[in-house]
Amino acid sequence: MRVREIDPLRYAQSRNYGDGAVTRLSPYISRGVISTRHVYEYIVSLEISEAVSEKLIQELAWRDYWQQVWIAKGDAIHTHLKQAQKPVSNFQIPKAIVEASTGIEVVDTAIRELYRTGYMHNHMRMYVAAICCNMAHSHWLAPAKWMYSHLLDGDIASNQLSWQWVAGAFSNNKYYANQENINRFFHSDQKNTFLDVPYERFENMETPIALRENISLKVGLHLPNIERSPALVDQPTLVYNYYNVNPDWHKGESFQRVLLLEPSQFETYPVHQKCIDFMIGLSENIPEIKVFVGELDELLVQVSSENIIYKEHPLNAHYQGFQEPRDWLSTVTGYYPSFFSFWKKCKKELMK
Ligand SMILES: Cc1cc2nc3c(=O)[nH]c(=O)nc-3n(C[C@H](O)[C@H](O)[C@H](O)COP(=O)(O)OP(=O)(O)OC[C@H]3O[C@@H](n4cnc5c(N)ncnc54)[C@H](O)[C@@H]3O)c2cc1C
Repeated sequence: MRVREIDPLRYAQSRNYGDGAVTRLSPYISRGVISTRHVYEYIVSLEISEAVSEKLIQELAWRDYWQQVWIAKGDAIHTHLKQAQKPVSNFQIPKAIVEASTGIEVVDTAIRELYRTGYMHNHMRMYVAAICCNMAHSHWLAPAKWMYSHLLDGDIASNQLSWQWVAGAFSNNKYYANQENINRFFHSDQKNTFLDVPYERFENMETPIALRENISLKVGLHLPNIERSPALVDQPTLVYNYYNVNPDWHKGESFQRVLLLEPSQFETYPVHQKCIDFMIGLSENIPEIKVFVGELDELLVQVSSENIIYKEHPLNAHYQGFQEPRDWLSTVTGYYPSFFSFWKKCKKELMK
């Protein structure tokens, strides 16, 4: 399993590089297969020095941080949390981003790779977000939805809050990267692009010609039509969903197991077929799981709420039944206005 392949030392030295030793665990964490706590416990079991393990543990804390912000702020995360993004010229997405034709070679390659594999490196996500929001002046929400729809690790909190962070809507400054930075971290040597400028030029720069055309997001989603409405029994039932396909949840215990895919959720947060296929593939590790495509109300026609058991998650706020907690990295909860105030508290508990 991937967890045993992680190398905290190489991670700390190279995570910002396109070919760095990143873990690629996020698709499994986002789909609830493993928790940040599980990864943390593995790192602790390596008995390496804290100086070596801290970077990776800190990154795991970022995920918990965004989740805690989501829990605390609820739907407010879909608007700016600190200040409005400025300037905004459109609520679409640059055509050149969607078509992978920005002219920044490694960015275009990474977008094509995102379409093919459903993964994009963190630093590249920041470059793409900076191009959309801070150069093309697209409001962050539409391009965030575009990226989410392609990521196997799509996670509303990590996604939308990171986009806000880059756009200066959940941070004090916008994030910019120039060609020199991209060349350094992605081993390219491009020159004379619209990003080949000193940093002081960015603030008042006109939108480059390559980014002036914008388009609306289109996602053609097909939920599985197998077992759309399987016959269910009114008995204790574990309800799985897009954010929880954990094969170890009550493993070996006798429960009816249902993967609930609510069309309304995917209309609000559309994803591409490869993301559905990935999640369905993961769910196949859960013996006798039944896929139920429908709303919770339709499930409740067959299984009474007293028999429903589910895991806590902001997208499950409308669920009825018995809610079980998620595994967290630490016991630190609640809203912290900055990651580092949150991390300071986590660190006391995690790095003793
Ligand atoms: C614009 C933008 C959009 C993003 N959208 C998503 C998203 O939809 N889903 C998602 O899971 N992550 C998102 N991230 C965060 C981050 O890019 C990914 O978690 C990371 O790239 C996943 O790859 P990895 O597992 O190889 O990460 P590693 O670098 O190996 O990190 C290990 C784990 O730490 C956590 N982590 C690392 N960096 C971050 C971060 N910046 N924020 C939150 N958690 C982090 C993840 O759980 C990750 O699996 C986004 C970041 C940006 C800048």
